[in-house]
Amino acid sequence: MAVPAEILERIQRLRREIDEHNYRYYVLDSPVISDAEFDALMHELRDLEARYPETVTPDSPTQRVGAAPADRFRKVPHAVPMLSLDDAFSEAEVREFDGRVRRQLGLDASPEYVVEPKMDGLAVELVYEAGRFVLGATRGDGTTGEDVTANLRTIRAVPLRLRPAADLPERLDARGEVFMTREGFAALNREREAAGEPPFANPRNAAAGSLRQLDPAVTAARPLDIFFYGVGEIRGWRPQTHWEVLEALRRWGLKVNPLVHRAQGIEAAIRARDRLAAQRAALPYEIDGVVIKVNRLDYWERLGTRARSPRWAVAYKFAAEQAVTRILEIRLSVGRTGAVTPVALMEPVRVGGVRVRRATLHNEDEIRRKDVRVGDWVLVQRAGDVIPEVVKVLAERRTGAEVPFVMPRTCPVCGSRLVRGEGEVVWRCPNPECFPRLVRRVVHFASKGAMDIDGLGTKVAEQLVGVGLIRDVADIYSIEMSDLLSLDRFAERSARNLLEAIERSKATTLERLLYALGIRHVGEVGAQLLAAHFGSVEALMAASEEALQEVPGVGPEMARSVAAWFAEPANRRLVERLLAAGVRPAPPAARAGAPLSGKTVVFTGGLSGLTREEAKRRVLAAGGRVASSVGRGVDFVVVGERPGSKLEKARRLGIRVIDEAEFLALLEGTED
Ligand SMILES: NC(=O)c1ccc[n+]([C@@H]2O[C@H](COP(=O)([O-])OP(=O)(O)OC[C@H]3O[C@@H](n4cnc5c(N)ncnc54)[C@H](O)[C@@H]3O)[C@@H](O)[C@H]2O)c1
Ligand SMILES: [Zn+2]
Repeated sequence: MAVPAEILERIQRLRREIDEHNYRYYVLDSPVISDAEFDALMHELRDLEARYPETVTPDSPTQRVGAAPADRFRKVPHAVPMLSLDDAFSEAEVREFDGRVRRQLGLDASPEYVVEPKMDGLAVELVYEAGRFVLGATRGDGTTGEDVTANLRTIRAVPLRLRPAADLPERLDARGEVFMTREGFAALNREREAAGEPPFANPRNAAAGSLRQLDPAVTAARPLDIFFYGVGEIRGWRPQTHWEVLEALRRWGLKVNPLVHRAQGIEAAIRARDRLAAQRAALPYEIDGVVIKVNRLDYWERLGTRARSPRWAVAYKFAAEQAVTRILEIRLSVGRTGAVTPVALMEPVRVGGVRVRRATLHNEDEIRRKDVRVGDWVLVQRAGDVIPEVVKVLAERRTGAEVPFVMPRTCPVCGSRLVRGEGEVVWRCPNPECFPRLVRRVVHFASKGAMDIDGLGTKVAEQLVGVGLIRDVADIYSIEMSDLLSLDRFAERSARNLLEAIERSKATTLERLLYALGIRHVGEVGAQLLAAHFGSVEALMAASEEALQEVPGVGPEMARSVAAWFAEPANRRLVERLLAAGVRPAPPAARAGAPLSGKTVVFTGGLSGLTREEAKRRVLAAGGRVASSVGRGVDFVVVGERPGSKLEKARRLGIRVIDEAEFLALLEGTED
């Protein structure tokens, strides 16, 4: 299959760009894009190469490590190549890694692993001959590094002589990561800013920039540290396991991270990673994940390496707090104070460990300043529990089809003209009832007698409306886990409970749905009368005001209100969206067999065990109807304390009269 020209062009362009960024990152220590943006480019290239394998060349960045050494340093070949690591971002991917290892080795059980913090710094190799430090180099492009011996000597944690030991190898290529503590990084940047120098973007770049200096005196003044995590070539010693290597390094005086762990099988390794993740924020240095390595070295040999990475290890990375995705739509939300906030709806993307599809754009000025357009590729960020935000637009990925955003002048909820105070950045809906009315509508919709969505009370409704997740009640059915997790009220569990309650509410009854819509003059009883008479939303939608008036028990006011409500196109659309979302209102007849199926009940007098509202609800739930007056067609009159004239009338008409206990028994279905 021939590769389309535009694909080939895109691949070549991606390679050029990635090479340039690698150069800036590894050689100049001064990246111009974030890691998330860089990873997105690599991802795209990897996907294209996977689809068109014939385009893969050995010099593609997907096949290589780092970047060639800078000319200002003497070049040092590595006896054993220094590779990169494969990434995994989920437990599933880590288990796949384990699966591949087991398959290749023909193992029945998951092998022993070593789990190590993945230091975010730069990789170096230090050559010790007869215990003396003789040569140190950066990773470079994996086969050739840069000579930074003099600079490494200035790091206090680097021993110039190993501790004497009987098993000291003749030659040891010790590998480790040079890093800077958070504190050291902050102090260095303070100094630089005071001196008018540009600050480093992060501790990783600061460490790399500090080590890769021509003048070792500069390096000496920088707070660098090192942890060792492995070896290249060794002469005169044959370890059996990686763990043995780590212990030996430590014994010989090379710093090994004390948080390294052995784990029996991949599940134990995943648990060790979770424990480290919990400690992460409290560590004095930055880690960007863990490295999981097969422990037995004979397995390493059998597993071997790929061009860029070994098959015996995987970097299980922590979720990145930034990601790249595309804006599909810009929507407005109305908050409690009437403030109108633009929100970006995006192609879903994982950020900070959760799926994100909405990000705040703050206000009109921010959109203009960042020049955010619909269709743009953007960098989004989600740090901790804060609402995701759009950091910037990737203008170089524009095609010309992007649509600039025009701030609407009317409220998306109530249609009022928006206002903006002198010197203010925020547009507001001036209608003081706008937000509270929508919240009340949502709460009513979710209430017990209506759709009965447990957990959707006033507080939650205010929050969902406030962030623009709900602009009408049909929006309730498109809420996703990720939407809830980005709000501060929700933990995984409460989010799951609410989503389950929303899902359950779809299987409802016609009368509940009608009542939930909040049509004026349509209470529970009215809804029940309409449901019984029409049997479906469609029939009700098609009914004329006259037809409505003919329904027994429906007065002219209710008829008018219902007809007017369904005449409104926005309301019809709302109902259609609810049905399309999967709301299934069962007609009353579908519940034949329920204890009060087809029966009409009238209440008179006060009940002792439950309120009148509850009693009505239970009748509806049992398939019955509640009427407000005694007449033909009424099956039972429930008599409580101090009954009114209804009792007399019932007796006169020969309608069955029951007390509260009998009523309850009837509901239970234990009496007919
Ligand atoms: N922003 C940019 O322009 C830009 C450019 C290039 C690369 N990058 C970033 O650099 C990263 C890729 O770099 P990489 O190829 O070095 O891969 P990597 O950092 O993902 O993994 C390999 C490296 O992990 C390090 N490491 C730390 N602890 C270790 C341990 N205990 N055992 C073994 N190794 C350990 C070693 O230095 C090793 O070389 C990505 O996060 C990418 O976003 C960014
Ligand atoms: Zn409004």
